[in-house]
Amino acid sequence: MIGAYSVAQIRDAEAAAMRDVPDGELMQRASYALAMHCLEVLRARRGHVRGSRVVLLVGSGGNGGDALYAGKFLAQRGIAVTALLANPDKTYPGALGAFRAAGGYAEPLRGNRAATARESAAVIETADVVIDGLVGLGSGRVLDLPEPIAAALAGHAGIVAVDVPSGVDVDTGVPAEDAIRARVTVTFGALKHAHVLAPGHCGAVELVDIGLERYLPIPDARILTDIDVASAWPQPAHDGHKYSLGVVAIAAGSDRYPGAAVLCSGGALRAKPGMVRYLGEPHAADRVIAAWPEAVVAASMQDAGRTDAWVVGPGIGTDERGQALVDEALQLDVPVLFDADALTVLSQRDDPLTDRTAPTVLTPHTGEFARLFGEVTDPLTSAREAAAQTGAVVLLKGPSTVIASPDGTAYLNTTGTSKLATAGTGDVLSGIIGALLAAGLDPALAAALGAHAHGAAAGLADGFIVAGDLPSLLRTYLAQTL
Ligand SMILES: NC(=O)C1=CN([C@@H]2O[C@H](COP(=O)(O)OP(=O)(O)OC[C@H]3O[C@@H](n4cnc5c(N)ncnc54)[C@H](O)[C@@H]3O)[C@@H](O)[C@H]2O)[C@@H](O)CC1
Ligand SMILES: [K+]
Repeated sequence: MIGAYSVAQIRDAEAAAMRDVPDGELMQRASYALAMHCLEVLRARRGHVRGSRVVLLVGSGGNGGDALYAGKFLAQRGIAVTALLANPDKTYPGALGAFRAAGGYAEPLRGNRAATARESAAVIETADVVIDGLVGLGSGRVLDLPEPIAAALAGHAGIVAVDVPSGVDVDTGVPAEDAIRARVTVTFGALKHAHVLAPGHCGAVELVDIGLERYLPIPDARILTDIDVASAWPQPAHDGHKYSLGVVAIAAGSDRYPGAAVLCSGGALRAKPGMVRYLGEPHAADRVIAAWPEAVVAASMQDAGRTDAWVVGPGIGTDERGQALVDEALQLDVPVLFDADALTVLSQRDDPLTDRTAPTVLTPHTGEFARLFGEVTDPLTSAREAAAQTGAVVLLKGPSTVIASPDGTAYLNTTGTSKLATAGTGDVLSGIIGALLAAGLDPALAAALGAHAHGAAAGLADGFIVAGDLPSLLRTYLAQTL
């Protein structure tokens, strides 16, 4: 498990660390590592470092200080480094002098004249690497750069962001419209939320150790890795039997949408050994059995036999039958995951979860989320508020899926891939999570492990996938990981 920290947590940890280490030491560690990563990008882009040109975008705070000190190290290597100062009257104390002493050249970034902006844009365009040190932990507001400069940055393929791409809100990952899009983001001490929630702006994230670890509190949010999958995924004991890891039942699909039934059952069956029950209309049940003869068809929710968790919703429709399934599932005293059509039905009820005694997991995409709770402001805050309001674990799907639990625990998923942006992948995900719920895992952990494995499985495929590929990809992923 890796921690993702809030700005307030990082600022507290830095303040505590700075009481123990000599003045300026943390920034020296950060900027030296930053310079080393810039050398790597230069080598990747040019094949060598000699004769290359680096431009620094320098803001007034510590982020600009990091950029200037990194520029000092690069200038000492004989690289031509130009600093463009966003606020020439205010730069980080000592940094500009050190940069100039090493042979760096500095000029203002913004001018009142359009010509000045165009000159800065030309300097940016000819740079092999641009170091974005405009704003770091204080980031989030619109940068409001003159148009030629903004255009030069938007078209640059060698931007290295210091700590976080300027203009991206560090706690929510929400980018201002002119936020920097980096090739690499070099961050210090610990990951912050934006590194997971704004992958398109951060590019590759490099975490540098500056000695903050022992000052960090319990992280505000958690990131699972394959190691967590290996240690927490349910695995059969030597004397295990088909019931040992729990039985999941799937109420998905309909005669109109039989595919959802097949996909959801497949996700559940490939997630762990044991038993999967299926409840649905006859044509859908036939299709499930044809695809997965291992599934056991149930007659009704009440007479399904031993069942340790239910998945209700994908492809059930929102008509009377779908509504009846949801209402019946609300009464069950085992964990229930509501997805897709079930979420739409729930959005038509007043406070439907108040009488639930066992855990509930909701897995909306942003549209379903909006129907239930209103528009998403930012994924982490919105998922947390929804979980607190309903008492359910809320998994909000998106490029970076967020899982929030009513007690405030949150997981940020890092395995998301655009390969999953295809019909039916959510049905497989709900089946996987249902299987983990049936095994008795903590519901938020079950949802987070499911999302991690689902994305990681998709990532194993060459090229595009269809949802039906996911169960076998999951099998491969688990074989490699467990
Ligand atoms: N404090 C420490 O110990 C360390 C800090 N480090 C660096 O210092 C950074 C934090 O420094 P600061 O606290 O000075 O904060 P920043 O450098 O992020 O921001 C400083 C200034 O930028 C202004 N600003 C914010 N948004 C702006 C916008 N859109 N346009 C123009 N100006 C804007 C703010 O008003 C503030 O005055 C970190 O992100 C990291 O890069 C690192 O050197 C590691 C050690
Ligand atoms: K930055």
